[in-house]
Amino acid sequence: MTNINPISIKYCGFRTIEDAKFAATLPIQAIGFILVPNRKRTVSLEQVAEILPHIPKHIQTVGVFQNPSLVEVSEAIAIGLTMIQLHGQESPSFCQQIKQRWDIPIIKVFPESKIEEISFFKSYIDIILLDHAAGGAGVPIDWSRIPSAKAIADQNSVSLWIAGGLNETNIADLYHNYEIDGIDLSSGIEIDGQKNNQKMIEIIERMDRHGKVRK
Ligand SMILES: O=C(O)c1ccccc1NCC(=O)[C@H](O)[C@H](O)COP(=O)(O)O
Repeated sequence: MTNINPISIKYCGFRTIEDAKFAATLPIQAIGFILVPNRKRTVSLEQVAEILPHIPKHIQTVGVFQNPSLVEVSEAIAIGLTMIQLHGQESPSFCQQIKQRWDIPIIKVFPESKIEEISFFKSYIDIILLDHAAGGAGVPIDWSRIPSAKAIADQNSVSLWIAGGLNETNIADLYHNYEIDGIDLSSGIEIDGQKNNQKMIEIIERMDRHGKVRK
Protein backbone atom coordinates (compact mmCIF):
# COMPACT_ATOMS: atom_id res chain seq x y z
CA MET A 1 0.00 0.00 0.00
CA THR A 2 1.52 3.34 -1.08
CA ASN A 3 -0.57 5.72 0.98
CA ILE A 4 -0.99 5.03 4.68
CA ASN A 5 -2.97 8.17 5.48
CA PRO A 6 -6.74 8.65 5.56
CA ILE A 7 -8.23 10.35 2.51
CA SER A 8 -10.54 13.37 2.32
CA ILE A 9 -13.85 12.75 0.59
CA LYS A 10 -15.92 15.22 -1.43
CA TYR A 11 -19.34 14.15 -2.65
CA CYS A 12 -20.47 16.46 -5.44
CA GLY A 13 -23.46 17.48 -7.52
CA PHE A 14 -26.19 17.79 -4.86
CA ARG A 15 -29.56 19.26 -5.79
CA THR A 16 -31.86 18.46 -2.88
CA ILE A 17 -31.92 19.14 0.86
CA GLU A 18 -32.70 15.49 1.52
CA ASP A 19 -29.66 14.13 -0.37
CA ALA A 20 -27.26 16.74 1.01
CA LYS A 21 -28.51 16.20 4.57
CA PHE A 22 -27.92 12.48 4.26
CA ALA A 23 -24.41 12.96 2.84
CA ALA A 24 -23.64 15.27 5.76
CA THR A 25 -24.31 12.44 8.23
CA LEU A 26 -21.33 10.56 6.76
CA PRO A 27 -17.62 11.11 7.55
CA ILE A 28 -16.93 13.28 4.49
CA GLN A 29 -15.09 16.57 4.34
CA ALA A 30 -16.90 18.42 1.52
CA ILE A 31 -20.17 18.64 -0.37
CA GLY A 32 -20.25 20.24 -3.82
CA PHE A 33 -22.88 22.17 -5.76
CA ILE A 34 -22.70 22.67 -9.54
CA LEU A 35 -23.04 26.37 -10.33
CA VAL A 36 -22.01 25.84 -13.97
CA PRO A 37 -25.02 26.76 -16.14
CA ASN A 38 -26.97 24.21 -18.15
CA ARG A 39 -25.49 21.01 -16.76
CA LYS A 40 -27.58 18.11 -15.54
CA ARG A 41 -26.66 18.79 -11.91
CA THR A 42 -26.84 22.60 -12.09
CA VAL A 43 -28.42 24.31 -9.09
CA SER A 44 -29.25 27.97 -8.56
CA LEU A 45 -27.79 30.02 -5.73
CA GLU A 46 -31.30 30.14 -4.27
CA GLN A 47 -31.44 26.34 -4.14
CA VAL A 48 -27.99 26.16 -2.53
CA ALA A 49 -29.00 28.81 0.02
CA GLU A 50 -31.91 26.59 1.08
CA ILE A 51 -29.64 23.56 1.47
CA LEU A 52 -26.74 25.21 3.36
CA PRO A 53 -28.46 25.60 6.77
CA HIS A 54 -28.81 21.80 6.85
CA ILE A 55 -25.06 21.16 6.48
CA PRO A 56 -22.98 21.10 9.68
CA LYS A 57 -20.10 23.56 9.88
CA HIS A 58 -17.37 20.90 9.90
CA ILE A 59 -18.22 20.03 6.28
CA GLN A 60 -16.91 22.37 3.58
CA THR A 61 -19.55 23.50 1.10
CA VAL A 62 -18.08 23.90 -2.37
CA GLY A 63 -19.38 26.05 -5.21
CA VAL A 64 -18.24 24.48 -8.50
CA PHE A 65 -17.67 26.97 -11.36
CA GLN A 66 -16.28 27.02 -14.88
CA ASN A 67 -14.72 30.37 -15.83
CA PRO A 68 -16.88 32.46 -13.46
CA SER A 69 -16.73 36.22 -13.01
CA LEU A 70 -15.56 37.63 -9.68
CA VAL A 71 -19.13 38.82 -9.13
CA GLU A 72 -20.42 35.23 -9.42
CA VAL A 73 -17.77 34.06 -6.97
CA SER A 74 -18.66 36.86 -4.55
CA GLU A 75 -22.37 35.93 -4.71
CA ALA A 76 -21.53 32.31 -3.87
CA ILE A 77 -19.40 33.37 -0.92
CA ALA A 78 -22.14 35.77 0.22
CA ILE A 79 -24.67 32.93 0.62
CA GLY A 80 -22.20 31.00 2.78
CA LEU A 81 -20.34 28.59 0.52
CA THR A 82 -16.99 27.90 2.17
CA MET A 83 -14.85 26.71 -0.74
CA ILE A 84 -14.58 27.55 -4.45
CA GLN A 85 -13.86 24.93 -7.14
CA LEU A 86 -12.61 26.30 -10.45
CA HIS A 87 -13.27 23.73 -13.16
CA GLY A 88 -12.40 25.77 -16.27
CA GLN A 89 -9.49 27.65 -17.79
CA GLU A 90 -9.16 30.14 -14.92
CA SER A 91 -5.76 31.88 -14.80
CA PRO A 92 -3.33 32.04 -11.87
CA SER A 93 -4.13 35.75 -11.60
CA PHE A 94 -7.87 35.01 -11.29
CA CYS A 95 -7.15 32.57 -8.45
CA GLN A 96 -4.89 35.18 -6.85
CA GLN A 97 -7.69 37.77 -6.96
CA ILE A 98 -10.11 35.37 -5.22
CA LYS A 99 -7.50 34.59 -2.55
CA GLN A 100 -6.67 38.23 -1.95
CA ARG A 101 -10.30 39.36 -1.74
CA TRP A 102 -11.82 36.54 0.29
CA ASP A 103 -9.01 34.29 1.56
CA ILE A 104 -11.21 31.27 0.84
CA PRO A 105 -9.88 27.76 0.08
CA ILE A 106 -9.69 27.07 -3.67
CA ILE A 107 -9.85 23.73 -5.47
CA LYS A 108 -8.37 24.14 -8.96
CA VAL A 109 -9.08 21.44 -11.51
CA PHE A 110 -6.33 20.26 -13.84
CA PRO A 111 -6.85 17.70 -16.59
CA GLU A 112 -3.95 15.20 -16.75
CA SER A 113 -2.58 17.01 -19.82
CA LYS A 114 -2.16 20.27 -17.86
CA ILE A 115 -0.33 19.15 -14.73
CA GLU A 116 2.83 21.00 -15.76
CA GLU A 117 0.89 24.27 -15.25
CA ILE A 118 0.26 23.59 -11.56
CA SER A 119 3.36 25.40 -10.32
CA PHE A 120 2.04 28.72 -11.74
CA PHE A 121 -0.92 28.48 -9.33
CA LYS A 122 0.92 27.29 -6.24
CA SER A 123 0.42 30.27 -3.93
CA TYR A 124 -3.22 30.78 -4.78
CA ILE A 125 -4.76 27.31 -4.57
CA ASP A 126 -5.20 24.80 -1.76
CA ILE A 127 -6.19 21.62 -3.56
CA ILE A 128 -5.30 20.29 -6.99
CA LEU A 129 -8.14 18.20 -8.41
CA LEU A 130 -7.11 15.94 -11.28
CA ASP A 131 -10.25 15.49 -13.35
CA HIS A 132 -11.63 15.78 -16.85
CA ALA A 133 -12.14 19.32 -18.12
CA ALA A 134 -15.86 18.66 -18.56
CA GLY A 135 -16.47 17.37 -15.01
CA GLY A 136 -19.08 14.98 -13.70
CA ALA A 137 -18.91 12.62 -16.68
CA GLY A 138 -18.30 9.45 -14.69
CA VAL A 139 -15.23 8.52 -16.77
CA PRO A 140 -11.88 7.71 -15.11
CA ILE A 141 -8.84 9.89 -15.83
CA ASP A 142 -5.48 8.39 -16.81
CA TRP A 143 -4.21 7.31 -13.40
CA SER A 144 -0.65 6.87 -14.71
CA ARG A 145 -0.26 10.68 -14.44
CA ILE A 146 -1.04 10.68 -10.69
CA PRO A 147 2.57 10.18 -9.43
CA SER A 148 3.82 13.18 -11.46
CA ALA A 149 0.92 15.28 -10.22
CA LYS A 150 1.61 14.22 -6.60
CA ALA A 151 5.27 15.17 -6.93
CA ILE A 152 4.30 18.63 -8.20
CA ALA A 153 1.63 18.97 -5.48
CA ASP A 154 4.19 18.09 -2.79
CA GLN A 155 6.77 20.52 -4.21
CA ASN A 156 4.13 23.25 -4.04
CA SER A 157 2.69 22.23 -0.62
CA VAL A 158 -0.85 21.67 -1.90
CA SER A 159 -3.10 18.62 -1.61
CA LEU A 160 -3.88 16.29 -4.51
CA TRP A 161 -7.42 15.03 -4.92
CA ILE A 162 -8.62 12.73 -7.71
CA ALA A 163 -11.97 12.66 -9.53
CA GLY A 164 -13.40 11.07 -12.63
CA GLY A 165 -15.50 7.93 -12.63
CA LEU A 166 -14.65 6.84 -9.08
CA ASN A 167 -17.02 4.32 -7.55
CA GLU A 168 -17.17 1.47 -5.05
CA THR A 169 -15.47 -0.91 -7.50
CA ASN A 170 -12.33 1.15 -8.23
CA ILE A 171 -11.53 3.37 -5.23
CA ALA A 172 -9.54 0.67 -3.42
CA ASP A 173 -7.32 0.23 -6.51
CA LEU A 174 -6.79 3.98 -6.51
CA TYR A 175 -5.69 4.41 -2.91
CA HIS A 176 -3.77 1.15 -2.72
CA ASN A 177 -1.67 2.08 -5.73
CA TYR A 178 -1.32 5.86 -5.62
CA GLU A 179 -0.48 8.42 -2.97
CA ILE A 180 -3.38 10.86 -2.93
CA ASP A 181 -4.96 13.20 -0.37
CA GLY A 182 -8.60 13.16 -1.41
CA ILE A 183 -11.27 11.83 -3.75
CA ASP A 184 -14.26 13.48 -5.37
CA LEU A 185 -17.29 11.54 -6.62
CA SER A 186 -20.53 12.38 -8.31
CA SER A 187 -21.71 9.76 -10.85
CA GLY A 188 -20.38 6.98 -8.60
CA ILE A 189 -22.85 7.89 -5.83
CA GLU A 190 -25.84 8.00 -8.18
CA ILE A 191 -28.29 5.53 -9.70
CA ASP A 192 -30.15 6.68 -12.80
CA GLY A 193 -28.87 10.22 -12.28
CA GLN A 194 -30.15 10.48 -8.69
CA LYS A 195 -27.97 10.55 -5.58
CA ASN A 196 -28.21 7.19 -3.81
CA ASN A 197 -27.74 6.79 -0.05
CA GLN A 198 -26.59 3.18 -0.28
CA LYS A 199 -23.89 4.09 -2.80
CA MET A 200 -22.67 6.90 -0.54
CA ILE A 201 -22.49 4.46 2.39
CA GLU A 202 -20.77 1.76 0.32
CA ILE A 203 -17.84 4.04 -0.54
CA ILE A 204 -17.31 4.89 3.14
CA GLU A 205 -17.60 1.25 4.25
CA ARG A 206 -15.05 0.07 1.69
CA MET A 207 -12.60 2.80 2.68
CA ASP A 208 -13.16 2.16 6.39
CA ARG A 209 -12.12 -1.46 5.94
CA HIS A 210 -8.69 -0.17 4.91
CA GLY A 211 -8.48 2.59 7.53
CA LYS A 212 -8.86 5.26 4.85
CA VAL A 213 -11.78 7.24 6.28
CA ARG A 214 -10.76 10.57 7.82
CA LYS A 215 -12.66 10.86 11.14
O1 LIG B 1 -20.82 17.26 -12.02
C1 LIG B 1 -21.05 18.01 -12.97
O2 LIG B 1 -22.08 17.92 -13.63
C2 LIG B 1 -20.06 19.07 -13.33
C3 LIG B 1 -20.36 19.94 -14.36
C4 LIG B 1 -19.46 20.94 -14.71
C5 LIG B 1 -18.27 21.07 -14.05
C6 LIG B 1 -17.95 20.21 -13.01
C7 LIG B 1 -18.83 19.21 -12.65
N1 LIG B 1 -18.52 18.33 -11.62
C8 LIG B 1 -17.41 18.55 -10.79
C9 LIG B 1 -17.03 17.57 -9.80
O3 LIG B 1 -16.34 17.92 -8.87
C10 LIG B 1 -17.37 16.11 -9.93
O4 LIG B 1 -17.56 15.58 -8.69
C11 LIG B 1 -16.20 15.40 -10.53
O5 LIG B 1 -16.06 15.89 -11.84
C12 LIG B 1 -16.39 13.88 -10.57
O6 LIG B 1 -17.47 13.51 -11.33
P1 LIG B 1 -17.74 11.97 -11.65
O7 LIG B 1 -16.79 11.55 -12.71
O8 LIG B 1 -19.15 11.97 -12.11
O9 LIG B 1 -17.58 11.22 -10.37
